[in-house]
Amino acid sequence: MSHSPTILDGKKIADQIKDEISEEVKKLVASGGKTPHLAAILVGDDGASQTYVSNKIKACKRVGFEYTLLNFPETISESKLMAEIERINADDDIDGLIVQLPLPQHISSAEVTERIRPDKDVDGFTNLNYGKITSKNPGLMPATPYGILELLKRYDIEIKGKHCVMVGNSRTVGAPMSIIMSYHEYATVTTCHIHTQHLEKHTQQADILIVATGKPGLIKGDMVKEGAVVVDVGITRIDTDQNERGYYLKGDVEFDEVAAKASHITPVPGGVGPMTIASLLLNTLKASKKRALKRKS
Ligand SMILES: NC(=O)C1=CN([C@@H]2O[C@H](COP(=O)(O)OP(=O)(O)OC[C@H]3O[C@@H](n4cnc5c(N)ncnc54)[C@H](OP(=O)(O)O)[C@@H]3O)[C@@H](O)[C@H]2O)C=CC1
Ligand SMILES: Nc1nc(=O)c2c([nH]1)NC[C@@H]1CN(c3ccc(C(=O)N[C@@H](CCC(=O)O)C(=O)O)cc3)C=[N+]21
Repeated sequence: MSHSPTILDGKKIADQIKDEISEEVKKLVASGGKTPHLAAILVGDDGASQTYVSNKIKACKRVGFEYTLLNFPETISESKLMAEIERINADDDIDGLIVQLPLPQHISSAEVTERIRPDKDVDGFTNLNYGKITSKNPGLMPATPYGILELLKRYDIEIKGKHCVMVGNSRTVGAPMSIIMSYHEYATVTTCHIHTQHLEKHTQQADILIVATGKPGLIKGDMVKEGAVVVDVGITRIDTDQNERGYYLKGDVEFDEVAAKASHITPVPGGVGPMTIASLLLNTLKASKKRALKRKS
């Protein structure tokens, strides 16, 4: 039986969150507070990375944050990049720093990420913030998982006691998402990854199915239970000569087939992507307020 699911409109919810942040920034500044300031480092000229970073900068403008974009050539050395991070770490005006991933082969993403001051780590990628996920007083939460959770909450989707199946186990998305869903939200969680056998046996059990693999169209209609809530994190550019841009975007979920069974589903684009950016702004606001308090004390 085919029916229309509720579309989890990440673009719309992200716009609401941005409006809320704008209001707060206005009040903050009117009361003599400091304007939050985000810095972004982009290495190289990968088209998708440029788009994501420019979306982040646009979002900063929209909410009234200050921003600094540093774009370095592909050939920058690791030590030079580290020195730039140290410089931003020490810059008292800057509240948040993101280093867009992936980085070129000759640079260690793990070491670069770890060099960011944890109180400016608005991606939530450092070991300290990662560890604090399972703390009663979390630090800066990883942006994509935090954005997904906020999206589910704003659509009043019940998580407690539900079976959540996470497909993907990356450090930035899948692994922290699994932890948050079980530790904070009391879902019963199954994490699937490249070594999972009979993936469909697991996905078919999901009340909430979250997919972050970067494998376009991996999840087909017959892998999903009737009435499931489906969140598609994947975003891959597929070449085409059918449009001006020369590519279209495809998620990890075969949308039409899965939408015919799901109760709720995120689109690509317009789903998780904008929520990641909204979380980044929320983290930057939080970091900025915390730094302001520290300065006073
Ligand atoms: N919308 C947004 O805001 C964001 C979107 N993304 C997108 O989400 C996707 C995933 O990103 P990310 O987590 O960084 O990617 P990674 O490549 O780091 O991780 C992918 C994960 O999926 C697993 N995997 C790969 N293929 C399969 C398969 N066939 N079956 C089961 N598991 C599989 C991998 O296993 P193994 O570890 O063994 O390789 C790994 O755990 C990408 O398309 C990315 O562009 C990412 C971040 C934010
Ligand atoms: N340090 C770091 N932090 C990240 O948060 C980070 C990263 N590195 N590397 C790559 C992934 C990917 N990611 C996205 C952000 C926005 C959209 C986004 O805005 N998507 C739009 C469409 C974008 C388009 O048109 O291509 C949408 O889904 O509607 C997508 C993906 C953040 N990531």
